[in-house]
Amino acid sequence: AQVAVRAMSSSGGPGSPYTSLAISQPAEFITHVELNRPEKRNAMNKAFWSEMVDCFNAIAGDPDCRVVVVSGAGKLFTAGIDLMDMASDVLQPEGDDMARTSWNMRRIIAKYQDTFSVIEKCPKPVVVAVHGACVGGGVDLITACDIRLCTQDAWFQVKEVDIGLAADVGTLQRLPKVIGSRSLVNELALTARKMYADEAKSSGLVSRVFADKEAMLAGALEIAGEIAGRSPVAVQGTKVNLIYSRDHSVAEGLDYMATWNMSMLQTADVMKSAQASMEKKSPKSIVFSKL
Ligand SMILES: CC/C=C\C=C\CC(=O)SCCNC(=O)CCNC(=O)[C@H](O)C(C)(C)COP(=O)(O)OP(=O)(O)OC[C@H]1O[C@@H](n2cnc3c(N)ncnc32)[C@H](O)[C@@H]1OP(=O)(O)O
Repeated sequence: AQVAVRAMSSSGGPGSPYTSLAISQPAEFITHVELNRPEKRNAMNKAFWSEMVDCFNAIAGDPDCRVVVVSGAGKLFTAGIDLMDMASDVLQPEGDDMARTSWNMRRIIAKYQDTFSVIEKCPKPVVVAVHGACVGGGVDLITACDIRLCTQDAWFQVKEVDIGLAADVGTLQRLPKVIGSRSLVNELALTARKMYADEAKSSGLVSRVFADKEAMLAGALEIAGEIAGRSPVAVQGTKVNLIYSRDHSVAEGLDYMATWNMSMLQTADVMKSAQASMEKKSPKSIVFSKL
């Protein structure tokens, strides 16, 4: 996995294993994943749905990556699922009868769900930076990320009802956990109305709004740098436990945490970090072993 991530540095061109993504390493321990079909508004084609899984599995196993930034190339973040590919892939499951066709359809949907669940399962935090439109599958994608940023011109649309389907790859499950207001989630999902940057901020969908894409990417890299400079044992344990706690009771979360830290506290990172803190040094001055 590590080799795959290294090999794909500065990809998007010849030698890259990906056709829909461009991967680079803008700073030490930071991986930048760019949705890279700008001429098609980064619509999520067949290649994208499987390349994201390969890419994030590689990142999960790469000790030289501690944090990921995701953004979109060109005019906007993403136009959602590629409507041209959708007809041939999602809408034509094979099978000799209804049971077998349905079974195959279920398998296809589960595969599409994996494309974004892999982001959540990756222990490295993922910062997503949205400019312009974030439509349909784009909302599914960003709700699986850990930190969401956008530009002032960004808009978000749970577009699925407009194309005749109930969103099935994460938005309906994750958006209610991201935004406090159930009523707002219902309104967005049932009407497909656009939500603009200011409302995205006030509702809690994004934590910061930037004037433009350049400022946003600089901001994303700054946040990523703060994360990358801290103990990977602490950071990855924090992500895993935050997600576990979101889906369990407080008692279950505390139990899981105790089991987690009974081993993870036995790390040199605690002593190194505590010492730096006593000496009023930044954790970023510490050299942590790779994880
Ligand atoms: C199992 C199911 C899993 C997932 C399901 C997900 C559901 C969804 O994602 S629903 C959302 C589907 N997306 C849409 O309905 C958006 C369609 N696109 C647009 O509305 C607009 O393109 C835009 C995003 C508002 C951007 O507009 P603009 O900047 O004016 O670009 P265009 O001129 O419209 O497009 C340029 C170029 O890109 C192609 N394109 C855009 N969106 C898609 C798309 N979703 N699928 C395929 N292709 C797309 C468009 O056709 C143009 O191509 P040309 O070859 O240049 O004509």
